[in-house]
Parts: sequence; structure tokens; C-alpha cells
Amino acid sequence: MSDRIESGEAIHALFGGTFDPIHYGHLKPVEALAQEIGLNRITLLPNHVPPHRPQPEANTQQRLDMVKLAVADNPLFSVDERELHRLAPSYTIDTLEEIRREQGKKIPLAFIIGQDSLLTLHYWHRWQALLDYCHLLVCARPGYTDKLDTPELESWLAQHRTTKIDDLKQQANGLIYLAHTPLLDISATDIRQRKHNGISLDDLLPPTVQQYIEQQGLYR
Ligand SMILES: Nc1ncnc2c1ncn2[C@@H]1O[C@H](COP(=O)(O)OP(=O)(O)OP(=O)(O)O)[C@@H](O)[C@H]1O
Ligand SMILES: O=C(O)c1ccc[n+]([C@@H]2O[C@H](COP(=O)([O-])O)[C@@H](O)[C@H]2O)c1
Repeated sequence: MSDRIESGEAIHALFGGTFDPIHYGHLKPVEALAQEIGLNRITLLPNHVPPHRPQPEANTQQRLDMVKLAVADNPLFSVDERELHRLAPSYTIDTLEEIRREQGKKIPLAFIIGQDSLLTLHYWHRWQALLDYCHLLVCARPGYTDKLDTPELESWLAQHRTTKIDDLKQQANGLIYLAHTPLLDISATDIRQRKHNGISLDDLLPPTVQQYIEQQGLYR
């Protein structure tokens, strides 16, 4: 259940990731999403122990450094380090519970994911409870469609989906919005692979992050 907010509050959006490394496939779609629905605050949440995947190649401090460098000059973004202090897997529901406690019930909170994450959302810890705390904003990603494999996820999406941006501001949580963001065929896996193979990373991630990767000798 969600509280209805009469005045239409600004949405606080959270964007979690392993960011090994952060790249334009993360940054550009969420910047476009901010334009599309009128966000002025996106908090990046790098994780320490990602659930459901092997440990990242770059260490936690390096991934955090790259996230900070990537958004240093962009007031849209801030970085929240809370998941880095947790030794257990960074389950999103735990983070949302904490942030909701801090911010109260009335502020619309949203968690941003890419379309690939939506397809496997039913494997997330207490996935159906996520909407008790936030909306989900889904960025398009090349190679992934809206067609979900499991009927359970499909009917959950149908039940909670909205196409109305105003709804996201008038409710504190409980909705799923599939955004019309640009498709960027960039992945951290491909970037690491390119680096291993000595292929240029130009145009895939900010120059400051590229320089950091060189200085630290990452992904060799
Ligand atoms: N090119 C992209 N377009 C849209 N969303 C993306 C893109 N790349 C990553 N995301 C989303 O950003 C979030 C964090 O992604 P993550 O840090 O795992 O990046 P990744 O490039 O998918 O990494 P990897 O290749 O190592 O799996 C996820 O919700 C993911 O769906
Ligand atoms: O809560 C879960 O079970 C869960 C499972 C997989 C991923 N997540 C979160 O989703 C975000 C994107 O994850 P990833 O692995 O694509 O970087 C990141 O914040 C993860 O902590 C969360």
C-alpha cells in the first residue's frame, strides 16, 4: 500500500550497481530518465558484495573512486556509501528499508534498474516487497525486450505498471515505469574484456575514469 501525496513531491531516485567500472551505459540512460520524468536527485549506490554474481575485478575502493570521478562535475548525482560498509550481500530491500526509515513515508522513492535486471527480478531477495518501499524505474537496454519469461513476473508487472509520470510523484511507492531512454550497447563486461585485449575504451566511459583505470592498472 502507498500513501497518496497530494502536492506531487519531487522523486528521490536511487541507482544501485556493481559499477565494475561505471560507464556511459549507466550514466546516459539515467540522465535521459531524469529529463523524461523530471528528476533532480539521483543517488548512486555502489555495492560491496553484489548478490547473484562473482566478486568484481576492481576492489570496492576502486569501484567507489570510479563512481565518484564519473559524477564529480554533475550536480544531478550524489554517491551513498552505505552498502560498502555491509559485509553481507547488498540486498536492495535492506537498503530501501533503511532509506525509507530515514526519509519518512511521504517522499516518492524510486530505484532505477536496467531492463536486464527487470528480467531476473524474481530472483531478488523479497522481490515482491520492493514496491512497498519504492517505485521501480526501468531503463531500456539493447537486446532486452519487455517480454518477461515468467508468468509471475509478467502479472506483477501488469498489476503495478504505470505510463503516467504524475502518478510517480503522487504516490510514494508501488509503481513500475518503463522509460523511453536511449539504447546504449555498453556493458562493464565488454569494457573489461576490451581492456584485457588492449582495445580502446574511448567513448564508453568518462575520460577521468579511463585515466583511473590506466593509473591503477585495472582489467589487464
Ligand atoms: N547499457 C545499459 N543500459 C541500461 N541499463 C544498464 C546498462 N548497463 C548497466 N545497466 C543497469 O545498471 C545497473 C548496474 O549495472 P552493472 O553495474 O551490473 O553494469 P553492467 O554493465 O551490467 O555490468 P556487467 O557487464 O559486469 O554485468 C543494472 O540495473 C543494469 O541493468
Ligand atoms: O536484492 C537483491 O537480491 C539483488 C539482486 C541482484 C542485484 N541487486 C542490486 O541491483 C543493482 C544492480 O546489480 P548488478 O549486479 O547488475 O550490478 C545493485 O544495486 C545490486 O545490489 C539486488
